[in-house]
Amino acid sequence: MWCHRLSHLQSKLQNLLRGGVTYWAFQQPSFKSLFPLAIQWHHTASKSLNCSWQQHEDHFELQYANTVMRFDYVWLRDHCRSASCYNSKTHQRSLDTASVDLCIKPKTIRLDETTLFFTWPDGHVTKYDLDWLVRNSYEGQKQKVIQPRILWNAEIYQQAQVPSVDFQSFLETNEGLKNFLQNFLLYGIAFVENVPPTQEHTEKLAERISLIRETIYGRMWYFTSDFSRGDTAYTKLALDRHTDTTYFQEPCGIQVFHCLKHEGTGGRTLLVDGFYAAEQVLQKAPEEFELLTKVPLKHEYIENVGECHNHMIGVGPVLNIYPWNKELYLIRYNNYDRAVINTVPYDVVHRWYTAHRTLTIELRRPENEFWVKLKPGRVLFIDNWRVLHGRESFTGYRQLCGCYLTRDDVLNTARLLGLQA
Ligand SMILES: C[N+](C)(C)CCCC[C@H](N)C(=O)O
Ligand SMILES: O=C(O)CCC(=O)C(=O)O
Ligand SMILES: [Fe+2]
Repeated sequence: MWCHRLSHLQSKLQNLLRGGVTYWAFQQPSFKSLFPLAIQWHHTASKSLNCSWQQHEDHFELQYANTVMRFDYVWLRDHCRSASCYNSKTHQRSLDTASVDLCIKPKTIRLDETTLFFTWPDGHVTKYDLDWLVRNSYEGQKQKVIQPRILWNAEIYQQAQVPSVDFQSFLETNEGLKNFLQNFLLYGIAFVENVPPTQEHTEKLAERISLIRETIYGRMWYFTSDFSRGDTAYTKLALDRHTDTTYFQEPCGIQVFHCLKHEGTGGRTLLVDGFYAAEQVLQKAPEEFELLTKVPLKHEYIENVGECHNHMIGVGPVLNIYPWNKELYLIRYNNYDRAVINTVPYDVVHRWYTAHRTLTIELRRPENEFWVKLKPGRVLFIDNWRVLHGRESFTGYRQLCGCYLTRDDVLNTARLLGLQA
């Protein structure tokens, strides 16, 4: 690794020449005792800004806005927003990252009130806005949630009195759509009222916020208990809480349900906030929560009924978290569709069953169950990455229509309306 050593020497020389900082102690600990003050902090002219920085051998350290941040030099060069490195019209990088010397270090660093100036060995200057660095640093991101949410049980949800949005206002006003999406993002479920009870009007609603995700069930689907497909959903039987399409590599993001007709009894819909239940597991048994995020599982859909032949397999853990902040973003829970477990050895399997039991107990607590009777005119949107659904058995003729939505496009609409998503 002589390139590293060379650049190390170079930067030391450069720093010596301009009397600046060096991290002497990094590779030569003996210097530490000789020059205990060799590591210097640089402060801004205006102390009130409370900003200081230090140049280390392998990273740049910045203290600002009560945050200590550490930046890799290649990262800093890669994130240059100058006109030649970044096209601010397209918001795309022009710089070829592969052309950056992996041992790059700045020649000089200067700080004014709000901006850091790096001059690179080839003379190129990068300006970093201090607030931009805070927002975009790992340390800054680690403390933030990607998606603010209100976790709920039946009481919390009912007390919140979340208003439904009217069909007209949903379709015709940005305000109506925004209110709807805000509630949907916070709670993982939301209702639209006064929708004409047809498949076409349901489709119109769906298209207002997203692209419809076409699947093996079609684009818009329409189902009764006629067992036209090889799945329990197409019967009158009860369905325990679950998320759908666990057997897709990317389970469908959102599910839309509109009950067009029911002449009979039963058939209520059950909704359970999977993230609330998972949070209880995290509090009570953190190592079980962790196991549920680690063990990969297969889910499977095998169908051979009539003309329908399908074999779908999806792999993933029950709980999916972002590794940098441990935020939960997807629960994959469907005991009907879970495939043979053959991805982990027996002892891990046993611990997994224990963890799965703990989660199931939380999911099944009656106080976590929110029951609704879907009726014509009232369309339900469910975040299928968060909220589990189920249904009571029923009698009589029952017709449901709906669709799945692509999650990216729902979030896209939300962001365009100014929501955090
Ligand atoms: C919604 N729709 C009736 C079209 C499909 C139902 C899919 C049922 C499947 N067991 C799953 O949970 O994914
Ligand atoms: O019939 C219902 O209410 C829901 C059935 C179901 O779980 C589904 O279609 O995904
Ligand atoms: Fe389902």
